[in-house]
Amino acid sequence: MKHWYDLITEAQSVEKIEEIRISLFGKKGVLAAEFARMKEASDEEKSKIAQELNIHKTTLMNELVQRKITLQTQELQEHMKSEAIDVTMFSSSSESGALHPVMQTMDRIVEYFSSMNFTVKTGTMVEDDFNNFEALNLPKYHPARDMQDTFYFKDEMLLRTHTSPVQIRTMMSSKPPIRMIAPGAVFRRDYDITHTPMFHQVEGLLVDKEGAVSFANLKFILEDFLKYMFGDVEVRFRPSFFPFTEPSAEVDISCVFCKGSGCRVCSKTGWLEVLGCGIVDPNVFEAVKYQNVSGYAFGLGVERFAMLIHQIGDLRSLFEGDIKLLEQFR
Ligand SMILES: Cc1ccc(OCc2nc(C(=O)N[C@H]3CCS(=O)(=O)C3)cs2)cc1
Repeated sequence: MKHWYDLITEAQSVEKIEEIRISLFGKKGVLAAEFARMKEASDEEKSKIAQELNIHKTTLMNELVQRKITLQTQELQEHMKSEAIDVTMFSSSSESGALHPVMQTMDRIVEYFSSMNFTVKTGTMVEDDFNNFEALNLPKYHPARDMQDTFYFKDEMLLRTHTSPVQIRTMMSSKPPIRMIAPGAVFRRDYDITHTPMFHQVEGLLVDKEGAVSFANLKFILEDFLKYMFGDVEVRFRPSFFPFTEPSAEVDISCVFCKGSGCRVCSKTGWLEVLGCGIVDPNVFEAVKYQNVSGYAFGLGVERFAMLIHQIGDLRSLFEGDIKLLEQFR
């Protein structure tokens, strides 16, 4: 029997222990054979042998169990060690996220006007006819209201076509003076290389006492803003028309690509139109029941700024989620 104890002590795996267990305790095992052999012995021999065999049986079983537990513990420790992860290991591959270039541009625009003490206001994307059109001196049947430009729901609710309703709602709910910008998503039924059904705008509005706000104030802040956004560019104001401002102007910067000598991007003019502005039309103040006030307003498309700053040719590429393109703006 001695060599069986050695076999158990020397066993190096749980499988080996299992083999020994079957050899010892199986139906055709060593102990079964010994008990069978005992039958041929004399009576007084039998009880002695039986006693011995039972002691061996119990001891061998205990040895097997102990050795199996030791081996299982070792195997588990080795397994844990092989799977251990060194959490302190430096990983250079962790990719960090980044803001979309349009949002980076919007943040930069908001930063400028916040630094000039303009309050940032936001509003709902679903708007009504009054706040989106009527109050902005856009009477019924004005072309801008047409279905080809505006997404309508039923009962004259619509997706706002600009962020102007935020300024209207602000004037309806607070007294002058007002210094605010309204950044946000706007929606127009339009889709080509420079227009998408949804895009982002930042509009600004400054309202103060009658005579306190002049076109000169507007020129200063827009020139300062555009130099902040595009660096050392020339700024040009061209007379224009918008129903909600009078006088109105469209504002150009010297082409950021050809520095004004003329190229494909600026259609050889040397100038790029970037925003519109003007002195708020009295009809707008009438709609919100403001009296004895004056003010200026401006509006810009954020995607247009992002395309000029990041030199992106096709606006649609900004909305395709192409990681190869977006990765460049990390
Ligand atoms: C109460 C109120 C009064 C006046 C306002 O005037 C906002 C203005 N927007 C523009 C303008 O040119 N906007 C365009 C720029 C590019 S765009 O995103 O296509 C729209 C000129 S003045 C707004 C609110």
